[in-house]
Amino acid sequence: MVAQIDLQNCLEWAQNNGAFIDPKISFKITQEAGVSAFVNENFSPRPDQALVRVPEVLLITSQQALSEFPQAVSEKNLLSSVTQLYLSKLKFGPDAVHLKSFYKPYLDVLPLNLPQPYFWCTDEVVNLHGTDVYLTMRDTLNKLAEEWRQLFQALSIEHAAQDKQFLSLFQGSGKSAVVPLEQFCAHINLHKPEASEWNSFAAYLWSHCIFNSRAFPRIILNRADTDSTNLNEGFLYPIVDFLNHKNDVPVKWVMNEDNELCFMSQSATFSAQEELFNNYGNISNEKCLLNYGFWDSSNKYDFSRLTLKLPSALPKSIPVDFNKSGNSVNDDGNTTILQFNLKPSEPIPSTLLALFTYLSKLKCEEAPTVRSALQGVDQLSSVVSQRQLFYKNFKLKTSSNQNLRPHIIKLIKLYYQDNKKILNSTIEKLSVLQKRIFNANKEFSLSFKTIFKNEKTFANSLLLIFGAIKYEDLITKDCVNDALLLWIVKSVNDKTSKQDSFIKQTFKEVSDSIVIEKEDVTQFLSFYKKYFPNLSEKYQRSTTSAIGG
Ligand SMILES: C[S@@+](CC[C@H](N)C(=O)[O-])C[C@H]1O[C@@H](n2cnc3c(N)ncnc32)[C@H](O)[C@@H]1O
Repeated sequence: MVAQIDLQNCLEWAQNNGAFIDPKISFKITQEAGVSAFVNENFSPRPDQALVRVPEVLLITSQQALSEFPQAVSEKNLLSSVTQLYLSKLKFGPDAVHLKSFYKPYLDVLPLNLPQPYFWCTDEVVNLHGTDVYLTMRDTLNKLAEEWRQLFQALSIEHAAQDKQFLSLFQGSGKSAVVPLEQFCAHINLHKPEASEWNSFAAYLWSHCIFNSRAFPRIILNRADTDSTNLNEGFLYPIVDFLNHKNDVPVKWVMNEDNELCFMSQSATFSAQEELFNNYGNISNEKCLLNYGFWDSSNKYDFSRLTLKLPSALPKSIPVDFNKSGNSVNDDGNTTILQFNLKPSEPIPSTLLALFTYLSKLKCEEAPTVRSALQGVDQLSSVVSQRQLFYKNFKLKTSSNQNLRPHIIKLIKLYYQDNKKILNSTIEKLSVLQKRIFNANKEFSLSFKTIFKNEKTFANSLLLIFGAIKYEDLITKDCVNDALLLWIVKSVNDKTSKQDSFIKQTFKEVSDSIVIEKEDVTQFLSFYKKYFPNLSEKYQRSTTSAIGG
């Protein structure tokens, strides 16, 4: 935790160098969020009233970084990484750099122990195994290590001695190999940034996370040389970066004619002791956790990610443009990976539903039908339920030799709980949708429950096979689909019945339009072995006893 005295020194340093902080604002250190800003008294700021003004000289930008690393001047694409490296050098460089730095009072307030999961201990990270956060962390660290390696090569800087073995993980394994997250954790656990040299990976990761959690985009500096290649390049904005985040809070950052970067709140009023927030962008909890190390269960921008891996390229005929509709698509020609964000406000994305309806279409169906829509909803519900089960069955893994920190346990539990909640609401909405489609097409539908009620002989046979006395028993015993398949087989083979002509007709249409592959046989072999031929004997017996009875 940052010391109060360091915070005070930093505020004085900023003010002594021309910064303005409205006297109605105080900065305090809180247990939950570190340095935070509060409004001292009831207050209604004007929308154009700058509550904080910071002269350009206090900002840490790529311009300062280039004066330290002039060899990077021609490497425009490296400027973000060079600025991060510059911060590592300011914070962890030899005393000659750190103590003499103009920015020292500010650097002393930048927290050393960061809450982002990149700095969790291995036993804590293990609890994220199988989640999207785990994969994102692994990919981010692999990318970052590669960026760090290339940057040092381009600037002809030597890596810290502590990273010798760590570097061999990348150099030996070839470019495409992915280094597992556990290897990164082991390295970062062993080499904490505060005990590392400025040119170490740990120091670079710390700097990267500082930029990720508190940098502002260059575009707000209004510089003439900002173009599409550097408009998102980050810079540090002391004092205003002490403000914590809240979604939907209206704020403005404006460069004035005196080259002061101004922070303006657009909120109409504040009560005494109310926290003064910044808005880092309306962000999901996944981003809050990865970039900032906190979680907000009331976050209305939260979502749970559903990742689907399709074993082939998407058919051209699919009526949804996934690229256009904002779902990320990764297509290597053989498999397609699609990601959908399930939000509390939109638990069933329309593109996801369209995909499942399309994929449930039979070859004999030219366009999606009520049947394919119902099957799509059913399949989607089972995919989401599987994922929901993953979150629901989560049990905290602890190891005897390392204590998990209580605030990290809290974050991990919230992650699982809130993902489970969102998926629950998707499953509930799918069930409502299924009923709605069914009810809208009632006159064309035949419910299996009705069949069960009307066909006594068939129902009796289900008692023998599954021990199901009533229809609901089929649901609790999870054998509705098997029972339905058996009824279709029975109906198609029943020479006496004329009633089921629709089933027979559809069966013929489907069987005429498909080629049965080896995989289809394998898929149903266990079903067949389980119920045939002794089933026909049971059915015969139950028919006889039904007649006899
Ligand atoms: C830009 S800094 C804000 C100043 C920070 N509190 C400090 O101590 O320097 C961003 C960091 O503040 C904390 N933070 C910001 N908003 C938060 C919130 N709503 N709840 C909890 N922590 C928050 C997180 O640690 C985050 O990484």
